[in-house]
Amino acid sequence: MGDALRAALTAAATAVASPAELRKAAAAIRDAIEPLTEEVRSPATLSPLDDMGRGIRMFNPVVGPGNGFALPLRFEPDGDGVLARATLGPVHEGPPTFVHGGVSALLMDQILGQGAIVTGRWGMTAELTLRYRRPVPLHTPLLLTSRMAGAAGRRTTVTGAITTEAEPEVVLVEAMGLFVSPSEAKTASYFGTVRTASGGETDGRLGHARQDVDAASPALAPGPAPAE
Ligand SMILES: CCCCCCCCCCCCCCCC(=O)SCCNC(=O)CCNC(=O)[C@H](O)C(C)(C)COP(=O)(O)OP(=O)(O)OC[C@H]1O[C@@H](n2cnc3c(N)ncnc32)[C@H](O)[C@@H]1OP(=O)(O)O
Repeated sequence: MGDALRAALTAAATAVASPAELRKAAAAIRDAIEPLTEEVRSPATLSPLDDMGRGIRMFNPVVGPGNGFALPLRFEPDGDGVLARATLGPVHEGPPTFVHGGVSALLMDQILGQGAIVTGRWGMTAELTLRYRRPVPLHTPLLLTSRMAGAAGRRTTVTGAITTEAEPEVVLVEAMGLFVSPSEAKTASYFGTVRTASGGETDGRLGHARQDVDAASPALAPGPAPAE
């Protein structure tokens, strides 16, 4: 389904078609999704395809295979950090032929967070700083990298970059993220009502979740909660 959605978004952004052809395609899409809207999960219920413990979020907009906007990004170990390879297309366009700056920020937020997770730490984004040094080209194999730069208490600082695969020494975007592991009280207030698809409680503290980061796994596998 995610692949079909990605194909639909790309087709919509690139098709040279008459209004009649577009209306026909739109009607077919509406007909196809209509049965899927009859019974839907509540916002605080995880998808049955999600597995927080293994870091699988099927509809995450960066790493979720089921999300039509997601590439989806896949992470690989890179020394003590993480890297991802990506080639962006017309649905990610900002200035003609270049990546939208907000899309670069979205991707870096996720990979910087993953750079914390692979060290056994995790947190919510408290700060995200990007320096756009050169435009990021579409249709070009890119490298996204991240590595933990510092940790103190519940705070983890991670730095990263976007380059092309062809010229990894030329930094297009520099990024820095501060990830703060929420206090127990905040975790309970934010996520206390979240339930698994079968109605079970999730491990809101995430402290027991398994760190599971390899080429096959998506993101968000939280490591043990850092000490106060
Ligand atoms: C189902 C079960 C659960 C699921 C679990 C979800 C898992 C995770 C999924 C990840 C998904 C990834 C996807 C991308 C990552 C997002 O998209 S996360 C979403 C975007 N980010 C947010 O919404 C965060 C909003 N901010 C907040 O809620 C709160 O400010 C925070 C970040 C949780 C911190 O709150 P807190 O726990 O009360 O922390 P607090 O005691 O205020 O501060 C702790 C320390 O951090 C420092 N700090 C806090 N905020 C800042 C800041 N903005 N700047 C500088 N320092 C700061 C404080 O100064 C303090 O330092 P020390 O005094 O210890 O030296």
